[in-house]
Amino acid sequence: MSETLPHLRSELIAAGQFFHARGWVPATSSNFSARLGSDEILITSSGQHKGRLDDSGFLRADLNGISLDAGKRPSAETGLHTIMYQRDPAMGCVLHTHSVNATVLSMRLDAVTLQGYELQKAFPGITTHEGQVVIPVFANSQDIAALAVEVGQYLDAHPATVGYLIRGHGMYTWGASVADTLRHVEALEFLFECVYRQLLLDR
Ligand SMILES: CSCCC(=O)C(=O)COP(=O)(O)O
Ligand SMILES: [Zn+2]
Repeated sequence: MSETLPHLRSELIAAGQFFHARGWVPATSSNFSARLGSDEILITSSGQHKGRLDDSGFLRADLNGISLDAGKRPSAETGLHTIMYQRDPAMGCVLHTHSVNATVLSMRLDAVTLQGYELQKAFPGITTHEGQVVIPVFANSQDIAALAVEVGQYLDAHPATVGYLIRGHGMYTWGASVADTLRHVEALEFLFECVYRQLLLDR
C-alpha cells in the first residue's frame, strides 16, 4: 500500500470529526478501518468516541482480527471489517456509522431500494440514476462472527453491493481508499434522508 500508517490514521480521525458534526457517530458507536498492507489493517480500538479520536485510539490487527499491538483491544465488530479485506485485496477502507436515518429505516424496511437519484452515481461503476441500488438489512446480532458469514454469503450472491444496514444498529460501507469510502458514507446518508422524507410524504 502506498499510504502510511500516520496518513491513514489522520484520515480516519478527520472522518470521525466530520461524521460526529453530522450526528452519524453518537456516543461510542461506530468503527473505522483502513488497509495497511496485504495482511494488516489499522482499526479503531473498542469503546472510543469516534468524534474525538486521537492517535492512541487505533491499533494494527491481522486479517483474522487479532491485535498486533499488545494490550490494545480492537473494535467489537472487527469481524465485519476483516471479512471485507479477506474478500478483496483492493479493499482499502471500511466505515461503520450509526446515524438516525440508517437506524430508523433499518427498523422499517427489509432493504432500502434506491432508484431515480442522481447521487447513486457516487458509487463505483454506476453511471445513471435509472438503475436500482439495493442496500440490504441484516438482523442485528451480538454474534459478529455469524453475522460476518451471513454478510459474506450475501456479497457472494450480490457482488455489486455498496453497503448494508444492520437492523436497529447502523450502516457499513467500504471502498478502495478512505476518500472513496467517505464519499460512500456521505452519499448513503443523503439518500437515506431522501428515502425517509419520501416515506413521510407518502403517509
Ligand atoms: C455504544 S454503541 C455499541 C457498539 C457498536 O455498535 C459500535 O459500533 C462500537 O463498537 P466498538 O467496539 O467498535 O467501539
Ligand atoms: Zn455498531
